[in-house]
Amino acid sequence: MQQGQLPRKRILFLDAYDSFSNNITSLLQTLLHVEVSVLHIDSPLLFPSGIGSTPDEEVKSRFVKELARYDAVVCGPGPGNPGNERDVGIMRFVWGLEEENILPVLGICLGFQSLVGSCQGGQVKRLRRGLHGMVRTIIHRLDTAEPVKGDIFAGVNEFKATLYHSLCGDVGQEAIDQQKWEELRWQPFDGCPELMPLAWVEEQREDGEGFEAGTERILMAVKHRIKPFWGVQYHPESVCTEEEGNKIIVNWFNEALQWNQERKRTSLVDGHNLAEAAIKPSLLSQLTPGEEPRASGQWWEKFESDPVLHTVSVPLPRGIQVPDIVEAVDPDASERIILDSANAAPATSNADVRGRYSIIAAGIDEALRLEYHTGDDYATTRLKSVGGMAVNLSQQVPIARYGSIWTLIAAFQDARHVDVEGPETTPFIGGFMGYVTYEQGLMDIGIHFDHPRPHHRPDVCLSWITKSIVVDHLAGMIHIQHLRSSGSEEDTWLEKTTGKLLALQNTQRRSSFNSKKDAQLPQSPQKRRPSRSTSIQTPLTKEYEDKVRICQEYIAAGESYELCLTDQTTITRPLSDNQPLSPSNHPLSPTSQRKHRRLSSSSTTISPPPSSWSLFKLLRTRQPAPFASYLRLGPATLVSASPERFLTYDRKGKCSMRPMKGTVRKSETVSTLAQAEKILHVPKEEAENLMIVDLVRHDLHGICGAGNVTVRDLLKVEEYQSVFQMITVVEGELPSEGGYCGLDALAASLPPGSMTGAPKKRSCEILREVEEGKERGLYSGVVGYHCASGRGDWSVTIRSLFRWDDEVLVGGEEEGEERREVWRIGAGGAVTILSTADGEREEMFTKLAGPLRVFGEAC
Ligand SMILES: C=C(O[C@@H]1C=C(C(=O)O)C=C[C@H]1O)C(=O)O
Ligand SMILES: NC(=O)CC[C@H](N)C(=O)O
Repeated sequence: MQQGQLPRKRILFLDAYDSFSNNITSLLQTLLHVEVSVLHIDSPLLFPSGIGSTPDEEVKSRFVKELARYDAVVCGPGPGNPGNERDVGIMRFVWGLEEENILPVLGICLGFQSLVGSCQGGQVKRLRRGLHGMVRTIIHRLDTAEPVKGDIFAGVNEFKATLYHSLCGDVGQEAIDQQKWEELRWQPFDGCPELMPLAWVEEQREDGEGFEAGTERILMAVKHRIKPFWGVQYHPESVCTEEEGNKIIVNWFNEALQWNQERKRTSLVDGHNLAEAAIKPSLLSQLTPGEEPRASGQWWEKFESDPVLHTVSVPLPRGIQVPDIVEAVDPDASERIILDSANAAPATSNADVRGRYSIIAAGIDEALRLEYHTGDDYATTRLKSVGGMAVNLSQQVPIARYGSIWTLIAAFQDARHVDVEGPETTPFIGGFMGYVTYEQGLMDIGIHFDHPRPHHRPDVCLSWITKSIVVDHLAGMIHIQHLRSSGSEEDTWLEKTTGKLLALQNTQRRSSFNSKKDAQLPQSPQKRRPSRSTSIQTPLTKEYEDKVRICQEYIAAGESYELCLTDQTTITRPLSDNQPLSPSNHPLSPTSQRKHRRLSSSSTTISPPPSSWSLFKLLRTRQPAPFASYLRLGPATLVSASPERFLTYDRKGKCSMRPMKGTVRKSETVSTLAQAEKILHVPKEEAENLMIVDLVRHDLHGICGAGNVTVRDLLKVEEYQSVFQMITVVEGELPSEGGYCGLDALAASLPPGSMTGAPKKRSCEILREVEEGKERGLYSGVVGYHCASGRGDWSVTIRSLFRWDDEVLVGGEEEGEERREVWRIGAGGAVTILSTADGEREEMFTKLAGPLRVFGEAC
């Protein structure tokens, strides 16, 4: 604080686990220039024995002491019903504070409903149909001769705001006669005399499905007649709420300060401080000072330190594809990571979005690997070989020394940070590459497993790649890069690899492994007979549709605004890749005992089915995608045709996310962008996207801080190989002080919001139940890199197939005790209150079709 400046006013935000909370704290800070602290509604600091078990008196006395520090309180939105203690927690004590402890409060959505429900006669009921992501004109007293004291809408022009609710305040409005409505709607109602209505939405219900057609009167804002309490039902912080609405927040705070002044109420500077800052501390700042975690002298801590980049660039030969380069350079590698802009060449795609670079990891056997099984208190570092000699080192690293797996990853990279001066020629020079599962994301948002997991697979699997090949499809160049410790001996990899790539120019489309099988890849897929048996178990139509309806019931009850429901298809077939398998393979799992649809069978053994690499090559030509990838890493194999970027960040801390929501399949009737736009620019689809946009803004605000997140390209329709997708670009700027890096944004945003729905935490809990506890695994997780330069890029793992090495079934008599591998394809879509069960089922099957087809074509 500068001398002479008044201390900032302070607001306490009560966070009910909404996915929009950080947008509100950002709005408050930027509009009101206040300091905002955040307290979760069930904070253990208030409820040491948990909600429901801590005596009210104990909670209240702590809370009152905390409240004394603030000038005002904002009760936030959230899932659930204000009638449930678990949903509102500490909020319910705010409205009943004793006279001497009372302070000004603004309730937003759930907070507003909690206020209405706390007043005499006020109730909360279900809307005739939920309004999530819907933008409506807020009706308030525009011109009034007699201003009403405390009307925070005074002087505000008409504006539109976003709604996210299934429930609404009931003050007896439906009982008012239509003739008298215009006049009476601004007076307290007999049934709820303490509240003065300040705003309404009058919703035309036309379809009359399950409810009366006609106008539904939805209470949008109130003020308490005696106490300094206000509330709004709409979401002032949404990107689609018009700026005019900001005046209401300013008016509220002026009223709040005036109330404090009249009462001579001042806030205490010292005293209790249970709340947290509105921005998360950076990962690196959480490393305990003094206990320098890098200093323990373990082999892996010294690994590849002090790196220097060596690069050779050669032209990309015409007609050469990423797989050709992989096959030419590293034909025998047992592990691979390839991030492939498979639709980069105009010849292969007429898509709007083309990746520019493809990144190929080399020498993974000699790369240090960091693995973490979610829930463990240690991570494992592994190193297979050094200088061509097997060493098979592995060590468990206690997570407690760092704080979390993310802090360990951040510390490891930070110790090997390479400053790139000037403009970059490649996005990646070396660093971590790998995957993170959906289940790690769940853990990151505080959802724990109810029972022990039946496997011990890594949920985070990242290799520290020092040898890489970056293909720049636009510039037509290949960059061969080696990030070598400054003191290490020169090796010949750069030279050899350059030689191999130059040779490619002369021998176009050479293929040094799997060549026979590749030659067999079908020109005309339908004609090809599968060589070995493959069984496919897709989700059942009726079950999936039932699940859509269950999701909608949760939404109608106010538990969620949007749920990204998914299901898995399993494909089993004889083992293909020649990979080491653990001897204690899983017994026949329940899935395998269910009836599998036999794609085809042939009793005589001919040859193993096409390898995962062949599947990848097929998928990337059938469905070229900007974020395609192929991973053979640890026990996982992934073949992905993802069109969706999750998060990218540059080395200066600029982050960009690209949530996708709204999908339409290409067909004869929908073949042009204009046709797709017509279908996708409708309230249902736009609302689906908007909800995730606001959620992603919240995720980024939590790490970038107030005012540092913007939205670009809102609701843009893009063309892909087989679908049109609606996307939005959300950008954020990481704070330049405090040790923030891109990993902070990654760790704060998992699991990807486009795969969960909103609000994220409650929606994930519901989805786990509806999806019958099935792990999503790699699907719904992310794949990408965190470069030594601090840059990063991660895609959402969708439109993909994956398998685990340890998931092997031993067939029955029919299969001759054959060992079979299990592939999984996840697919799904966002369910909202406007979804139809068959529409959602069709969307899921559309997304499944592309990845599934490769088995039919390649087997
Ligand atoms: C769930 C999937 O896709 C997600 C859901 C989308 C939607 O609901 O429109 C679009 C893209 C993805 O974020 C999937 O591909 O399986
Ligand atoms: N956004 C919210 O706070 C929603 C409140 C409540 N759960 C509802 O759906 O109505």
